Amino acid sequence: PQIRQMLSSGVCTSTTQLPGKVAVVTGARVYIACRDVQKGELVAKEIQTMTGNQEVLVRKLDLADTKSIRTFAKDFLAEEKHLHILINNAGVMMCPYSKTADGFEMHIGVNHLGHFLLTHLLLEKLKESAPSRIVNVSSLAHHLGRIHFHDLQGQKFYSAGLAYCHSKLANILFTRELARRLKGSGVTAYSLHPGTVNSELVRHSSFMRCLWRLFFFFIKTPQQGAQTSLYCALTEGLENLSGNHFSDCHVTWVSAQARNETIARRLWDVSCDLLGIPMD
Ligand SMILES: NC(=O)C1=CN([C@@H]2O[C@H](COP(=O)(O)OP(=O)(O)OC[C@H]3O[C@@H](n4cnc5c(N)ncnc54)[C@H](OP(=O)(O)O)[C@@H]3O)[C@@H](O)[C@H]2O)C=CC1
Ligand SMILES: CC1=C(/C=C/C(C)=C/C=C/C(C)=C/C=O)C(C)(C)CCC1
Repeated sequence: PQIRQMLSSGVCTSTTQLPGKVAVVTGARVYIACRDVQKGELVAKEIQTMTGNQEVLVRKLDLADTKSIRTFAKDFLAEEKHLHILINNAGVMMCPYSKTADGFEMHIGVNHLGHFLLTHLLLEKLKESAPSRIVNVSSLAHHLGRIHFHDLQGQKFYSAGLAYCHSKLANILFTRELARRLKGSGVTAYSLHPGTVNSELVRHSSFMRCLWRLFFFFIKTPQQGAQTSLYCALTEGLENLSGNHFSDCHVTWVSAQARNETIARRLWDVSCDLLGIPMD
């Protein structure tokens, strides 16, 4: 029980209420922005029943297709006056080499570039709605990541495990650069490791699926895994920690690569270039 408690710690104790506020969570809840609308509707019904909140909306968003991201953002911007919280949560891990609709390697394409474009398209709305927050779900796995600018799409060398780590490092570099650029705007950005969570993330690896089943008792439940995301999205007075990385509802350290400002700036420029976004 002690090991279990140690591995499952961190509880968001914020009592912040959100009347009249709008939040988008990719791959999860509230404006549920997901690629499988039927699955999303089932989750929305569950949340509505559990919370009594009928304002749980489901919208199609495939982060592996920039057209889908642009359509989601366009419709959202037409529909909503405000956006206070954007949680970039969706992710894929250890998929066999594959490409997004736009030809990006799947991990960097979905986990980093998809969220980069989504954030870019919603940024004006977030600024207009300030104070507002962007929460990027990264991972402890970023420690093994490197940004190989000469082979960002893994065409020369591909390891499914490392590709995931690289994309999670990109999440942190993106967060730090975003926080730097947004200073003074009222929009703040945070990255986090949710813990080791019992979820479908391990679907592409039979080894990881076995490990997850074997250690089922020790790993976090999805509810426990959501705590640090909630903490970053809701806790009052977190603004001066913009750009930081969190784990178990505390600021935690990141790798030397993740702290490298030159890499962060270059990744920003390369991402803009790949997505056809004007650089500023
Ligand atoms: N579980 C863990 O131990 C850890 C998880 N994380 C991070 O937590 C986040 C959440 O993952 P977790 O809940 O564990 O994993 P899951 O696989 O259970 O959830 C990931 C979600 O992302 C969605 N998704 C995947 N690809 C796309 C896409 N192209 N467009 C839109 N949505 C997509 C999935 O949709 P669908 O339901 O349709 O498949 C799913 O809802 C990820 O960013 C992951 O990297 C970090 C560290 C550890
Ligand atoms: C060694 C060990 C574990 C393995 C942890 C692993 C392998 C974590 C992987 C995390 C990943 C893949 C994060 C994704 O971003 C458990 C199961 C906690 C049980 C206790 C001992």
